[in-house]
Amino acid sequence: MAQARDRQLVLTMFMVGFGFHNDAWRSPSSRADEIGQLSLIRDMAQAAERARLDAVFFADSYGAKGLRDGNYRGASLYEPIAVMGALSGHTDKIGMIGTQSTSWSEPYTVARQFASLDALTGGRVGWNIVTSTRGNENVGRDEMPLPELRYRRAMEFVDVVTKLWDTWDADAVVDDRANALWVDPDRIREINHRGEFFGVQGPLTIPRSPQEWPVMVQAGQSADGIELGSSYADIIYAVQPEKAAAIEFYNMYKQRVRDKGRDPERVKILPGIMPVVGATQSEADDLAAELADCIVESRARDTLEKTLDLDVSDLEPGDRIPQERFIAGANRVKRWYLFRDLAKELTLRELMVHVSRSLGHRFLIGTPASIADSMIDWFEARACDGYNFNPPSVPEGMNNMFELLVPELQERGYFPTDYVGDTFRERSGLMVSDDDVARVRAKYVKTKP
Ligand SMILES: Cc1cc2nc3c(=O)[nH]c(=O)nc-3n(C[C@H](O)[C@H](O)[C@H](O)COP(=O)(O)O)c2cc1C
Repeated sequence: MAQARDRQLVLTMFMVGFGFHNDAWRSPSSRADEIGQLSLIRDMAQAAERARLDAVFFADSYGAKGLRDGNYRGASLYEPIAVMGALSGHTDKIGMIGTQSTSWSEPYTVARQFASLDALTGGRVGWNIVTSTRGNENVGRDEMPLPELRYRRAMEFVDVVTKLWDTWDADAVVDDRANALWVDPDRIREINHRGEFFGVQGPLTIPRSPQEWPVMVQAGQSADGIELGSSYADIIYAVQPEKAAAIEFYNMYKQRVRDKGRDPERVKILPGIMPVVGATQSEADDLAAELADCIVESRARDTLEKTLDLDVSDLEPGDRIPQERFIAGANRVKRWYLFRDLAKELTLRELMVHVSRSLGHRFLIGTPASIADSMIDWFEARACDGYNFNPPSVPEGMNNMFELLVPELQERGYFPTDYVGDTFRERSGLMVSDDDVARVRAKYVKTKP
């Protein structure tokens, strides 16, 4: 085994019980009958913990529109706060990142939920901050607020939450039984926040977190999203299928973090990746082919048409999409151009598989050695600080990642073989500095307005 390197990968996993590959749940070996139950998610979290992953990640959406169309992958069958509470007693060391929306909740509620979970888990919790792109119909709103408004609210929301997490000093609980004083009232502060969206006095009802405050995660790629993430987040999730673009994004992001007076080494950029791993290349190819066969063609066509904004109803699976159907424009995202170029080489079926497989995230089909080579190549080139694994299928594709690929990364010294440190922040190099605390405290209004 190689000596552990100074800079190591941070690895998390998207907890999608259906498998991330579209329709992978149809595979005979899936545990689709247990989705929504504790047994499946517990086994996934424990497998991730045995592999020494930094954290498991629970996405969330505020609606069930995709479910009725058969788009299950993004369905939110596990509410993140509830599931993290349930898993706190079934895991010991692994971090748990849960999504909560700043558009559909209140900062005092979110601050309490994560502070309480952090206390229950001994400092293992993270918050994925999202502004939500849907869900208005379930909170009595006729329209979705525009992104600019959502992010303005999110900035103030996170500002309030971080101030609330700082309202108790670490030594506020004195447990002085002789003098009948459990908590020293002078070591708990109000924040007296009054802003555009929120009025919150504080303090919080819960003592300071064992890791100062929960880890913060953000995945926004727009200018407003990057402003929020670079101001507050410890982990940045991203969709980056190409190395050169990933390096550019990485450098830009770290500079933005530096500009905010924060330490860029303590902000980890983790693009999504789907490793389809086999002990040999042909085993990996077989697994990829088996998962591709799970795809329901009518839905894959639909997904492709929506993603590329064109009509393929007249084409056979073996046809190529004529290039003239791709009409470029200012509203086209990077992924659209990527698929347009791939369409020159791939048949309609191959392209449908490509889009369905990983939603634009990078995927690799190979042996532990070949996939580790590629992951390390990006890491060494500073295209990323680690990865968010999208498990191709559950349990098979997930177990191959943990039993074949992670040991290969450990063998080469790029990933720890055991947990070191007491909290998620310590284990993943995300410690809060004195400067970070001072920055939050500078925002307090000392007296009631
Ligand atoms: C890995 C990853 C996970 C995400 N998880 C969620 C989620 O759970 N809920 C959600 O509403 N949005 C989620 N998003 C969407 C982002 O929060 C964000 O809205 C999106 O990347 C677009 O960026 P923008 O909001 O800056 O335009 C996720 C994005 C990525 C890349």
